[in-house]
Amino acid sequence: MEDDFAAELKHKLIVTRASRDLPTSPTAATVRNRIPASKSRPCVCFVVGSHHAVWGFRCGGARSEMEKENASAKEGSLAGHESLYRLLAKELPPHLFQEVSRVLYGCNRGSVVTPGSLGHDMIDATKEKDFDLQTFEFTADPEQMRPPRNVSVGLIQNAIVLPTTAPFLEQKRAIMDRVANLIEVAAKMGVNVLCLQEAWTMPFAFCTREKSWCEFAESAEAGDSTKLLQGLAVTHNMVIVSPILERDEAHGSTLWNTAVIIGNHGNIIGKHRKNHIPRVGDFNESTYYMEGNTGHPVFETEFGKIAVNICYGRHHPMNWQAFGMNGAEIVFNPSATVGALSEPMWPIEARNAAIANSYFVGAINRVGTEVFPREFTSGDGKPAHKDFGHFYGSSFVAAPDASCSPSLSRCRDGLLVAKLDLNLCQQLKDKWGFRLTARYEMYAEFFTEYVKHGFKPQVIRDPYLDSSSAFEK
Ligand SMILES: NC(=O)NCCC(=O)O
Repeated sequence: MEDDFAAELKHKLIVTRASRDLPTSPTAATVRNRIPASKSRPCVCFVVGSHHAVWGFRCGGARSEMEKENASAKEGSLAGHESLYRLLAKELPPHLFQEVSRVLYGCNRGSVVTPGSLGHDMIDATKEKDFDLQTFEFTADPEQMRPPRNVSVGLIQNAIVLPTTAPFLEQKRAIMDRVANLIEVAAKMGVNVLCLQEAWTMPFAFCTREKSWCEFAESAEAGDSTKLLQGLAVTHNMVIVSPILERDEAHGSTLWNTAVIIGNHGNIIGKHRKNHIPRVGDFNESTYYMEGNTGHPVFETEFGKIAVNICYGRHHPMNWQAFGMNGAEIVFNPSATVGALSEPMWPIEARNAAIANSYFVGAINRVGTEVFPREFTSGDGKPAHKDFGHFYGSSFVAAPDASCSPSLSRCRDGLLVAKLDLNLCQQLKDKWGFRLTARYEMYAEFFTEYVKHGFKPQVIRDPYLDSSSAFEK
């Protein structure tokens, strides 16, 4: 039975949804959108589906509802909360929260994956360095013939540190210092394999189409960022995935969007170049670099078989699938994406890939609003503007058994540490048999036909559609 209050909520929801789009922060003037946890403002909220859009009402305090919504949009928070999970945890009674999180986040061996507790030293570090730190554990069934294959994975999301108007070298150094700091924390947390966000050494300036930003490009083998991470990788016995803007000196100084895989001995295991380049909204990346030419490599490391599906590649199921077919156990998805464009897709795509391909996915998104000196347009009829909108962070880990972690903050830098038992991958393959039932030959035949010039779609037309009396019967 629906009571009056629920009916009122529904009514408000419908009215509110009809009247506006997802919140963005087009005029945010700062590059770091941080709200100290102490400033979260409790309020009663209604959550819309799984797409994380939340409209607040019935809040206490003096600010009007519209003011609060605007403030939240600027901070990047969800009605004052750092993530959907925290909003639900705070606002729902415990028994409802339990049920909702079971359905939203799934179960790993019977339990919802919940954040682990942190030691005092780590809590102090998060306060001192102002970042979100969350830990999770995904277990597998004990096996008789193999020991568990535990590995600790780290995901780092971060805002740029200096304004985009600062000298380039200073911008890059400031980001590198910040990330090196977070890597030190990851090392203390025992991380074995770490992945950074897409083009982590620079602002995501590809919206502008201006070529001066190409100065941030580096050699994958000998650039500043690779050298820094090689040192950290040896010191901390850590494999590090470093997504950068690559300059390929050997091939006419061309640019690529590349992930460099640095081994735990400081060696470069290899690199992978982004397979699918977006041509959507302000993502004008095709002005700078072409589709990658490295295929779907899986890198076999001391801590498991890993691969990298860079950002927009997550919209391409076959991209995910090819990494799986090459044997990946963990696929990272370093990204740079904004709320108004992709937030409804974010919690679904990486999770679906983990399920369909029986591997773990670590999805990472940058955070904050990056404002550029000059206006740009992107042929979408919108007025010229100086920023992409809000990069909504929300990095998370998805498991092959359809469970997933709650996400990191929507508005602050963060480090997510997840302990994974990689045995879960094979256990899920055996349980669901997606590889067994995949019918690869059938699809191979279909795609072979599809790419031919003479391809005709297999459509069987209802003959009634060609009869003039079709709609009279
Ligand atoms: N960096 C990137 O490929 N972004 C495209 C937008 C999206 O895929 O959400």
